[in-house]
Amino acid sequence: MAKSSLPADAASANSGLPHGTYSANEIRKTIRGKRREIPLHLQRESSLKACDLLLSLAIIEKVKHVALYVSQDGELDTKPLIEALWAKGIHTYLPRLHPFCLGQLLFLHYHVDTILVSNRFGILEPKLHVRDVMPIKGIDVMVTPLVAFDVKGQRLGMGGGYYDRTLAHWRDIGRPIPMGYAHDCQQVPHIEIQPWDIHLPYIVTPTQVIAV
Ligand SMILES: Nc1nc2c(c(=O)[nH]1)N(C=O)[C@@H](CNc1ccc(C(=O)N[C@@H](CCC(=O)O)C(=O)O)cc1)CN2
Ligand SMILES: Nc1ncnc2c1ncn2[C@@H]1O[C@H](COP(=O)(O)OP(=O)(O)OP(=O)(O)O)[C@@H](O)[C@H]1O
Repeated sequence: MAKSSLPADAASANSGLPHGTYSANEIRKTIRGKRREIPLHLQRESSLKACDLLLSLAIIEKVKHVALYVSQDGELDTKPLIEALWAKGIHTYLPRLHPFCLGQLLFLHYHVDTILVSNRFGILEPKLHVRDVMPIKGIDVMVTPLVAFDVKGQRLGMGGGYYDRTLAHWRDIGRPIPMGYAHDCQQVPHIEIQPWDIHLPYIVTPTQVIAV
């Protein structure tokens, strides 16, 4: 199991995790707990601030197709962002677990008529319609959920490897550009990466944009 050490000087970075060395699963448990404790009014305020920050990025000016996710488990709420993208005429896409390929995601167009159903993790995902399927390379920006991140753009997810697989080859053609979207309390001083982990060139929180 990978260990992520937290240097003393940064020990109380936004996550507030005390100084120490933590396994990926320990970080997941702690940060998911913190995320869930965020009161509803702060969740709402944070989602609006992060939405504004993301939309202010220069790279968003030219995008036509953006993938997001349906928030759960205290994740930064994507709803205001989805509505703002729709208002700009930008197409949005949501992941669903692939019906045949274990560990893979399929991205489907998310529109006003989309029916959302719960998957086996209890996460809402679009009902499968072949006409809605979008190839990964057709997406300009992929807003990814995450459990923890660090200042270098390293990401720790839920542990399924779904986004690492989805984004494994994005640099070959330069799209979709991965963009982490998270609460500030999900920042930890250091995440020890594994060879398959995808680095995030952008992370947007309610108060900052990390671009590396
Ligand atoms: N909102 C959202 N959608 C997403 C993700 C995400 O992180 N957030 N994913 C990011 O990859 C994918 C789903 N990945 C997941 C990977 C592992 C677990 C998991 O272990 N969940 C349970 C325990 C298992 C169970 O109930 O059977 C848990 O909550 O502890 C959940 C989702 C696709 N959709
Ligand atoms: N590109 C890949 N090809 C094959 N297996 C992969 C790939 N990326 C990750 N995996 C496998 O997925 C498993 C989970 O990886 P990891 O713990 O990094 O997931 P995560 O990034 O936390 O999850 P997620 O992306 O779903 O939020 C690992 O055992 C890893 O071997």
